[in-house]
Amino acid sequence: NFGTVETIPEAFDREYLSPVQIGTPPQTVNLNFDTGSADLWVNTNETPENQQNGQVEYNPTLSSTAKKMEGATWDITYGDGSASSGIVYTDVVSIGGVTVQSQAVESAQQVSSSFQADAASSGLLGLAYGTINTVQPVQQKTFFENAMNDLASPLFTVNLMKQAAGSYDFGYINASEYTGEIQYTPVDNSRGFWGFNPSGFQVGNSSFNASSWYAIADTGTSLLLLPSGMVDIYWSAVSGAKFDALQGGYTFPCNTTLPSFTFGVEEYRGVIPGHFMNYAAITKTTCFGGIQSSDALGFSIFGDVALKAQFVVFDGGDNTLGWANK
Ligand SMILES: Cc1nn(C)c(C)c1CC(=O)Nc1ccccn1
Repeated sequence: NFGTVETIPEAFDREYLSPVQIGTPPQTVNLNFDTGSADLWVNTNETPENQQNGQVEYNPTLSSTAKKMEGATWDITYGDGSASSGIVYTDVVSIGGVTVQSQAVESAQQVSSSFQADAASSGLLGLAYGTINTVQPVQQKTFFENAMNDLASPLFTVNLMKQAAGSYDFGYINASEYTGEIQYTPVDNSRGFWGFNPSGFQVGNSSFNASSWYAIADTGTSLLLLPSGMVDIYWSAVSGAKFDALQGGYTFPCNTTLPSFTFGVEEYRGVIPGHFMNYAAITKTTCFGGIQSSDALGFSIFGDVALKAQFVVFDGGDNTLGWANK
């Protein structure tokens, strides 16, 4: 069993949305696949109207296979302060032809402002480890964990693109989606994330700085968040770049040519083109950087700015991450 689903970028590649079928007959909602969390939650008929902005809903009362998980609740707060909570159903969930017969589908009875404003996204589909799923009293598995044993290979791959359609593949590796060899590295899943140890970094064509630290591969985070020492070195190479406390990060003159950023994974070198580090224009002339500090988080996050330059294998069989350029 295997399948593939497209993933479409929103503005600035802020997030990527993929169609998911829930229930019988199938109801299609576009969800933000998030390798940094483990809850599958969705706007439903139970989400207050004043907390929505036109989002497509899943309505369990219209699904013959929906079952309420009696007494179950969920409540999640993300690192950026956004939050949601509610009750739980199980239902049939299909992604790209891969079907889980009884998947915990978390119905949002409360969503915070950033989710209310995001009209295109009906919710999140967590792809981190189920050890950080928030359902109580009985913690639930992710779609991938439920599907894994039926997949040809116990893995999914992520191929995000800059302002173009990419894909999530389940159960197989499509050799046409990357170049060179895939570099596998062990995952530290002790905190429920797809954690790994980068081996260093390089700005443009300057020398490689060997360094080992902890980072997570997180499709649900837009930026590349790294230790401030590295971030300062990167932006010191960009004329006119400055840390702007009001904007909460480094900004730079939009017409500047940006150097590439290369990260190491063991001997592998992942290359992020310079223009990927222009996240968004703040004014006509001032742009916000795609590389920012992770110092306030306590760990680094390889978010979409980095992932959209790579083909990444999330292997739940041997708990490894595979990295390749494309
Ligand atoms: C951990 C963290 N701290 N800070 C400042 C950020 C941005 C994060 C990552 C984060 O919040 N990701 C996220 C947000 C909403 C939905 C899914 N993922």
